[in-house]
This record gives sequence, structure tokens and C-alpha cells, in this order.
Amino acid sequence: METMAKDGAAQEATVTPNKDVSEDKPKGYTVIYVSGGPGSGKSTQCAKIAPYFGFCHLSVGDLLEAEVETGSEYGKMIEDCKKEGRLVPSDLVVKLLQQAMQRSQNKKFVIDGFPRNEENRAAAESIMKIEPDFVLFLDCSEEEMKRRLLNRNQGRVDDNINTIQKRLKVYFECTLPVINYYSAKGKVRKIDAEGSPEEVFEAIKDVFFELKEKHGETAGRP
Ligand SMILES: Nc1ncnc2c1ncn2[C@@H]1O[C@H](COP(=O)(O)OP(=O)(O)O)[C@@H](O)[C@H]1O
Ligand SMILES: O=c1ccn([C@@H]2O[C@H](COP(=O)(O)OP(=O)(O)O)[C@@H](O)[C@H]2O)c(=O)[nH]1
Ligand SMILES: [Mg+2]
Repeated sequence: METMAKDGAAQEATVTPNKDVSEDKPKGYTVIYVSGGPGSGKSTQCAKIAPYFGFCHLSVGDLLEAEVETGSEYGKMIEDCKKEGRLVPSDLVVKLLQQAMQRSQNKKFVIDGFPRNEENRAAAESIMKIEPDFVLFLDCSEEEMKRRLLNRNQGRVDDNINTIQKRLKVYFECTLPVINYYSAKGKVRKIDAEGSPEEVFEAIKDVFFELKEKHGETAGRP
């Protein structure tokens, strides 16, 4: 998996904001948002997509965690949000994402767990001038998401039933409307995320081969 830490030294690639609003996003960039509920498998699938298709995997949850570890003035606020399943203000999240993109030598990004609400989406559009090529939506039942989170065993402070309920509420009330927004623009690629990680990745591959074909990189799935 390509991470911010691994490619952090490179500074050449810059996310130059476009003056021309007719442009989708900074030239030459490919941005895929990976969305879905907590436990739907976003991070698991991004870790497969990144090496297979040559993308940089940026997890906003991980970027926030890294910010806490730097001893940042925002550390306590970020930790409180995570514990309570609340969303961190968009300006901070977008700043961290923008820095990570600028530090990457890659121009192809899978952005894991963002945008989480309408404010996130609007901030990415207006500040970073990012418009995703598509939104990969991992569609999973609430029952299965809860089961996975309660078995995640990564020592996360937010993987307890109380916080999980709050995160699910945020997902249904704030994140799903963003998915619907992109759906109305024909940008959502919905994947059945109930199967095994391998089965889900097979379905995702089709979507990425379609993208490569569109970019003239290949004749499609081999
Ligand atoms: N398709 C799947 N089937 C069963 N378990 C899965 C699947 N995808 C992910 N998991 C497991 O479920 C948990 C949540 O997955 P994760 O990728 O962290 O979800 P998210 O990033 O969407 O919160 C992890 O323990 C992961 O190993
Ligand atoms: O765009 C984002 C992404 C994450 N978070 C915060 O980080 C937590 C964990 O996010 P992560 O994506 O790691 O959780 P996952 O969905 O993978 O379980 C969330 O509950 C939020 O508090 C946020 O505020 N904005
Ligand atoms: Mg995750």
C-alpha cells in the first residue's frame, strides 16, 4: 500500500487549484472516493486497489490519527470526535488531504472514507477543486457492518457498540445524502460488499478496468 509516509518526501507534484471552474480537477489527477458505512470494507478494499492499480491510498481516518501523533493542537479535538463518532471539521480534514496529495508522487488517488457529509464534499470542491472520477460505494447491510466492527480487533476506541451506533447514525443521516448527490450525477459505482474480501475485490476490479479503458490505458479487463 502506498501511504503518505512512504512517499512523503517528494514535493514536485502539486495540487494547483484551477482557476477554470469548467475543469473537473487539477490536471492529470485521477480521484476516486471510496464510500460506505463503517465496517463496509473501505480500508480493506483500498489496500487491495492501491497496489493492483497503482493508486495512492489516502485514508482520512489514518491522516487524522497521524495528526494526533504529531502532538498537534488539534489532537484532543480529533480524539474526542473519533471516540464519539462525530465528524472532524471539514477545513482540517481537507487541509490534511491536500497536504498528503501534494506530498505524493502519484497522481492517482483512492480516498478512503471521504467525503462523510455535504460540508466535506463542498469543501473538497471549493478548496481543492476536486471532483471525483467516480465514487465507489460499498453497499453493506447494517447487521453485517456491526458484526465486522465488533470483530475488528484493532484496538480502536470507536469499535464499541455505543460509538458504532453513533457512527451508523452519521452514515445514514450525513454520508448517504452525499452518495445520493453523486448518484444523481451518474458518478456512483455501487458494489455489493456483503461477500468475502476477495469476492468484493473481483467486482471492484471491473469498475477500475472500465476506468483504465476510458483513459485509453488498456482494452479492458484481461
Ligand atoms: N468482505 C468482508 N467480509 C468479511 N469481513 C470483512 C470484509 N471486508 C472487511 N472485513 C473486515 O471487517 C472489518 C472492517 O473492515 P474495514 O476495511 O476496516 O472497514 P471500513 O474501513 O469500511 O470501516 C475488518 O476487521 C476487516 O478485516
Ligand atoms: O472524512 C472523515 C473521515 C473520518 N473522520 C473521523 O475519523 C473517524 C474514523 O474514520 P475511519 O474512516 O477510519 O473509520 P471507518 O469507516 O474506516 O471505520 C470517523 O468516525 C470520524 O470521527 C472524519 O471526521 N472525517
Ligand atoms: Mg477504514
